[in-house]
Amino acid sequence: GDSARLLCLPVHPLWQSPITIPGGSRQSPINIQWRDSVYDPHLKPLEIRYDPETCLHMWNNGYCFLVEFEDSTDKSYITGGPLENNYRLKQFHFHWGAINEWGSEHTVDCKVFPAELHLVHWNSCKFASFEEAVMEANGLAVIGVFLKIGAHHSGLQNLVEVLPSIKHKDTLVEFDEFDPSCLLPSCPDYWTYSGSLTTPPLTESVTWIIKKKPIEVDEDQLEMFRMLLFNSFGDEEQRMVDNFRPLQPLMGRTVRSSFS
Ligand SMILES: COc1cccc(N2C=Cc3cc(S(N)(=O)=O)sc3S2(=O)=O)c1
Ligand SMILES: [Zn+2]
Repeated sequence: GDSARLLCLPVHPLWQSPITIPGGSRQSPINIQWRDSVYDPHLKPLEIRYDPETCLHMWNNGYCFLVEFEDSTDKSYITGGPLENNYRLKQFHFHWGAINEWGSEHTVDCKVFPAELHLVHWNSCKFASFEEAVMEANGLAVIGVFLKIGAHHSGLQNLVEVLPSIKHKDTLVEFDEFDPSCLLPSCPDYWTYSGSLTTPPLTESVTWIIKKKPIEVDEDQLEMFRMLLFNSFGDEEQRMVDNFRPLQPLMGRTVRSSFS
């Protein structure tokens, strides 16, 4: 907005708002410098329990496409890892680039991936609803998974083939019986740090859990992400690409690893 321009803060073309919030001390995404991460032997294995029946629908919100889950009970949740409580699955979505040279939000030793998956969960032990948890420290836990170009991903194909029906902003399609654990790498290793949402409201309420190993998807599958549009039906066509936030300063934070 104008205040950002007055403060000469860089304004990201996508949001017309500052890309770092004034006073933000734990913003995301960040570059994970492998050698600076600290192995924490007290970190437990992450426990992931997803029930495919909780899958509701897929929709285009004008920034990315997301799959939302029924979160009125603890049917799909994660626990363990760096988490003190159960965190219920609310939605997952992706960030990607116009070409395979960039697209991810987090980077590892400054390496950028073509895309990144985010599985968004909220602390159902401490908060009554997702909306409440979003605004509170330790309210959310987001698992980040890097995507790289390689073999065809059969689980992802179930999402890809539905994308044409949500080409435009604010279109929605029923989507059920999908188990998002098929999108997780088999390797249990992860990094974890305290950060924020990477799109407005940018609240500093996220425990990030970034998987060390990427998953492989093929060129055609990623190309299908790029056929989506930012705009509503009838408006000028704007391909949905480059929907990632620039890297944010570490501000003295420590990134812990679950592996040595
Ligand atoms: C204010 O309550 C609400 C209501 C509905 C959605 C949201 N969200 C906004 C941004 C946002 C960004 C995420 S990312 N890229 O860091 O994983 S996750 C997420 S969200 O919590 O779903 C917040
Ligand atoms: Zn995201």
